[in-house]
Amino acid sequence: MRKICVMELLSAKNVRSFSSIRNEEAILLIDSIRSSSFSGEPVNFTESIIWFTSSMTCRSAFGQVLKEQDKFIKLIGEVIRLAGGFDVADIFPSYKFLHSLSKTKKKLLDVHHQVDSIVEDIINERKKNLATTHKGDHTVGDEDLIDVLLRVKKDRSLEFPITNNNIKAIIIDMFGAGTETSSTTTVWAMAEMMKTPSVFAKAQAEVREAFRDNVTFDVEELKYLKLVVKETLRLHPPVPLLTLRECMEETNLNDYTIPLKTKVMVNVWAIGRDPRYWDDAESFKPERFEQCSVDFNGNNFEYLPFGSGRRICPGISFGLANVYLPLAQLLYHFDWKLPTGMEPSDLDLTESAGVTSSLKNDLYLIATPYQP
Ligand code: HEM
Repeated sequence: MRKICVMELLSAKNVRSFSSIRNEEAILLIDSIRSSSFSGEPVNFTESIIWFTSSMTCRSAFGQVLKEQDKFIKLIGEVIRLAGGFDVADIFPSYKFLHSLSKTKKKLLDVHHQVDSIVEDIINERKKNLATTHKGDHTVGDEDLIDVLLRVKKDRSLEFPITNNNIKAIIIDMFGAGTETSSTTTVWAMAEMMKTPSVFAKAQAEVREAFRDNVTFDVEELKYLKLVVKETLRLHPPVPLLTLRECMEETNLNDYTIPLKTKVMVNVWAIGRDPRYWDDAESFKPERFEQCSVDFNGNNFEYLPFGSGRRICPGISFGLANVYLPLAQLLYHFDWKLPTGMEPSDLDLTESAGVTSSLKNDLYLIATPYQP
């Protein structure tokens, strides 16, 4: 399954092929912020970004604006919220009975059921369309997630044939894994820039200079903005604890014996702030990456926002594209201020608890449209 996701869905080619959807969604984002900005009241930046990322993922998955898109996005958000908190029974597996007592689990099952039936309808509708219009032979790379999965499902040479249930699980997993991580990163980047106005000014100047004469955005040119995102991921990795690993052999570490099959959690949040590897570790300084080859490919163990090894995130390109573009567009099209009376030092950067670590309180900012 992982191979299918990496090769078929999240390849650089597919990520590029989603760029027109990304641009359309960015225009909708700007229009919506522009109309809210006329009142002069702060806009809910967090909500706008969550909407952008969810719509982007939704359209990449289903290739169209879903009839029930609003309902679907809300339900998926609910699944993530309900599944996101630490479950005592996950950490102490012998307390499995806690699961059955949990009201959250019942609610989760109910929401899951609703999501399931929406996705089931989409799959059936798509199958019907493919059968009647003979669109079965799409060009690879021009397909959305459902097309790809239905094509792969037909492949009889697969070691493990995929079922409709697998397709539904992949779609729901992709949403869970891809949506909140990207929106969380975008919101943290903006919050950190508002807290450090010199960084904000430098990033905005770069964007405005790069696109002075252009109508289209090529975010590849934005070297400083990329450093801002890199630094954001150091201080605020959206997945602070990597997927559980299991010890494949007994190991000795700092005089502790780690037995075979021990479950190990890697805390990338703590590693990213460890003063043994980072100077002035708690400060937001994108420049630290200027002359430094540390990257998110999973080989630099002091910096692992996308994990490492065989479970490394397969959505790095897709995720980063969904962070760079809205940030660049929003820095270009608006001037941003904190709500009246608030100083950068008043900005509360408390993190939420849960599987992903987002800014606890929604970020509210005043946007003023920019006239070049
Ligand atoms: C800024 C954005 C993102 C960040 C920071 C991020 C981070 C991560 C991390 C830390 C892991 C665990 C890796 C490990 O344990 O070694 C992970 C796994 C995963 N991510 Fe992402 N992710 C992002 C975006 C995305 C996107 C956009 C998608 C897909 C649309 C995605 C799909 C996945 C999947 C499917 C896994 C599970 C891989 C496996 O278990 O083999 N991610 N991600």
